[in-house]
Amino acid sequence: MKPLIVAATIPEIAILIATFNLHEKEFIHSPEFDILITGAGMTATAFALGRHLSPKYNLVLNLGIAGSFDKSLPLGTVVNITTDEFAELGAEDKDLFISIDELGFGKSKYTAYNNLLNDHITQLKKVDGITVNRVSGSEESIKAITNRLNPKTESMEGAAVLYCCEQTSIPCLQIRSISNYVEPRNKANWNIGLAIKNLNDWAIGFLTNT
Ligand SMILES: O=C(O)c1cccc(C(=O)CC[C@H]2O[C@@H](n3cnc4c(=O)[nH]cnc43)[C@H](O)[C@@H]2O)c1
Repeated sequence: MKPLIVAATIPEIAILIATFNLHEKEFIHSPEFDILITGAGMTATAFALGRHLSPKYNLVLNLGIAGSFDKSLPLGTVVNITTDEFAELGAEDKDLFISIDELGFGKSKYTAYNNLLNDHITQLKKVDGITVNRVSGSEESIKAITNRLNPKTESMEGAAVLYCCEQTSIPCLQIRSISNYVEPRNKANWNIGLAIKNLNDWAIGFLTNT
């Protein structure tokens, strides 16, 4: 039994891959853990996990960067996203949004179930996230999603990972580092380098228990 580390893109975990002297590719075997690079977005993530998830894994560790709705969270903060929601799954009724739950044919919100209590995890702030196909980037859409779901973070994969883990009853942990605030798009304000550095430092500490 070993963990499966899941990330959308190689750059997000390149420091970790180099630290363990592994070679960058889509699926990496190592004695202590395996690594799956899914590609960005829910569809790519669900497809890749559908191919690779199996009972040989005792934990899925989803690593990545994320946007934060909360501007009091400094860029580079590493957070534990314990619940995640498919924010766009449902129907529009003029100005109203009807969730898949309210429509009666699905579930939009998932929890990252695990029984891990080690210091690396407990030191992290626990937050509720949403998962989207389109990065929120207008005052109007940000206000609407904040009023409806009041999320702390936004990514493009999280809820898909939690969904796959619930379907297969495999414990799950979603750890992301804040690269940007969710605001009208301005990539100059993002700090992807800091977020990736802090994310990888956390992950290396967790995997080596140092
Ligand atoms: O431009 C780069 O150097 C670079 C390096 C590594 C990764 C990226 C990405 O753009 C990763 C995309 C990934 O990031 C997540 N993300 C980050 N911020 C947000 C957001 O505000 N809303 C939604 N998703 C966000 C997302 O999970 C993407 O898969 C670039």
